[in-house]
Amino acid sequence: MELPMDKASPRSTPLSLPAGAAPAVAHQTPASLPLGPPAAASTKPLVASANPPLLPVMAPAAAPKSSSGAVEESKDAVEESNKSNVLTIGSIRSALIKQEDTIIFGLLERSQFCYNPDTYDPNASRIVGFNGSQIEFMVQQTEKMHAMMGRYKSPDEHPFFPENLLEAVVPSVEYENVLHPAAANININKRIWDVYFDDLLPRLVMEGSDGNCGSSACWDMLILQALSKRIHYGKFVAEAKFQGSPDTYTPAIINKDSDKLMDLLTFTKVEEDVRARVMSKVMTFGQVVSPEADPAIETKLKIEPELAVELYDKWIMPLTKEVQVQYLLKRLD
Ligand SMILES: O=C(O)C(=O)C[C@]1(C(=O)O)C=C[C@@H](O)C=C1
Repeated sequence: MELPMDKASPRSTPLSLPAGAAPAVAHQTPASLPLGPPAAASTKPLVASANPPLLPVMAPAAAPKSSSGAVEESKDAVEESNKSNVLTIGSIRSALIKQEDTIIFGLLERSQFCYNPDTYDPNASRIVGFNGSQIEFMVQQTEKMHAMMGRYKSPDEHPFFPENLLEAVVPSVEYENVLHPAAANININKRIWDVYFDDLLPRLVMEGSDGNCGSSACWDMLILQALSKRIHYGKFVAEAKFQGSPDTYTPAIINKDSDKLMDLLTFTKVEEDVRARVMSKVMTFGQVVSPEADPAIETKLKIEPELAVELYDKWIMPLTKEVQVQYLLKRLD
């Protein structure tokens, strides 16, 4: 996407994929603008009823095979018990898998452009009547408009600038929220914002300016929204785990034992699968396809797969777990 105010062409400096590395995942088109619940949701996401909620109801993902220990047994119990619930851990994991595509496509798109520091410099924005950077302006104004369309009434949506929202102008949708009411106060978007701009973005793009500040801000915003949605899905993951095995989680919740909760909700094998799948998706979606290229020799990649894997490993999964802990600590209030 190039905006009218943007100037230069996007860069094309692909990275290489080892010869013979086989694409493992079918291409899927990312959601354009993650406004409101995903396709399956219709107007009533997240309902604990016979109607399918936002989270498509599917067979749970393969359970991690635990060899020993009460903690591992209780994790198996969560997954077994969840098979009979609408809010299943398997259906939530399926939603997380789809969201990977949106995040990865966003990274691929943003990587076309240079860093473009003016996008983030409040002194460079020169927007009349606004004291802030271009990215702040874009996210704040977009959120205002999306709030008018009711976006942040949905329990799976979280604004970055909650203090600036406008009232909804569309008829309100009744969400049969499966979450504990305390979920409404959990919003870690400030952390997500900092991680994205401090740690991820400088490593994703080339230094310097290419004039495409508007496009850079657009993709930044889409990635931020996708990251926020994915990470705050931790609330639903935690609820499904709690519903699947309340006796397992209750003592740690009562004792406010965050470390124990973190231990209980961590599934090492699932995390390994996430890493492997993200690697595979970047190697598939990120290929530069050109008629001249000989696939037997090398395939070009738009971003380093390891960077996306690291994003998941260091930030997305830990922050999703952090949301889960915050939610569970309040689950019995
Ligand atoms: O699938 C789960 O059980 C989750 O809690 C989600 C998630 C993730 O962020 O992908 C986080 C923690 C688990 O250790 C595994 C995966």
